Amino acid sequence: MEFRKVHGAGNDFVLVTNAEPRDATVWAKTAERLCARRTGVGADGLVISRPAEDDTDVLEVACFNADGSAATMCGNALRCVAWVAYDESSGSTTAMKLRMAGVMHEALVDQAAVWVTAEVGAIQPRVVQTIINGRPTWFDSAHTGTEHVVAVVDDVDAIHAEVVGRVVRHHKNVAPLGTNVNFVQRLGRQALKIRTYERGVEAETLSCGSGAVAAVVVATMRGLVAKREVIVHNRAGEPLTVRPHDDRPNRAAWVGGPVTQTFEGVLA
Ligand SMILES: N[C@H](CCC[C@H](N)C(=O)O)C(=O)O
Repeated sequence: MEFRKVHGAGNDFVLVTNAEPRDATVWAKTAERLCARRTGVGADGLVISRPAEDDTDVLEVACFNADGSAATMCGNALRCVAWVAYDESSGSTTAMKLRMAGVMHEALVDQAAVWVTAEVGAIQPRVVQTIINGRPTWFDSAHTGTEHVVAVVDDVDAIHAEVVGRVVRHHKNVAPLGTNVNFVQRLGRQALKIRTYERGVEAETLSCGSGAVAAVVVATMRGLVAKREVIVHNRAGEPLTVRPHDDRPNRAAWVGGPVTQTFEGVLA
C-alpha cells in the first residue's frame, strides 16, 4: 500500500488515497501500528481519503488518531487531503468538498496556504478548573467538530502542557468523551499563541487546526481578539490563520496554513 507522509503546520499524518475499503476496526489497528514513532512510520494520525460513493465530487475522509481512536474532525488532516488532491490534479483543482464523519467541509488551495472550513458549535464557559503554576485556571469548552477546551493564560511557554493537558483530558467534567486541551496566550488584537494536548495522540502536538479555531472562538467570546482574521502561533513555528466564514460567520470558520509533504513510501 502506497502512502504519503504529510504535515499540516507540524501536525503529521500518514495519508493513503484510494485504498481498498476496509473495516474501521482494521484501520484503527493499522493507525496504531503506522503512527508508532519508533516501530512504525511515525505520525499523529492515519488519514484515508477516497471519492465518496454517492458523489464523486466529494472526498470522503477518515482520520484515526495515533492510538487508533476515530477523530470526528481534524482540520490539519483535511488540509493535507486538500493539498494532496490539488497536487494529484497538477494544481488544476483548487476548490473541493471534503466529508469527514458525515460533516461537509469546503477546501481552498492557493499559493500561500491550504484552507478548510470548521463547523463551530456550542461554547460553554468554565467547564473545568485546575491549578496551573499555583493559579486556579478555568477552561471553556468549544466544539469545533470535535471536543476542545481552552484556557487563556499569561505565558503558554511556562506551562507543562503534557502534565496539565493529561489531567484536564481525563477530568470528570468532560467524561466520558474526554477532550483536546488548549492553552492560549493573547499576543494582540489579531494574534494568539497556542499549545495543544491532543486526545488520541495523548501528547502535545505541534499544531491543531480545530484547536486553533476553538482558541479563536473562545478568545473572541472573551473580547480578547477582533472578530476577523486571527493568526494563531504554534509550536511548529508555522502559524495557522483563522477567519470567520463569510456566509455563516457565527457557525463556521476557515483555518488555513502550510502543508508539506516529507516523503512517499510503500508500506511493508
Ligand atoms: N489535530 C486535529 C484534531 C484532531 C482531533 C483528535 N485529537 C480528536 O479529537 O480525536 C486538527 O488539526 O484539527
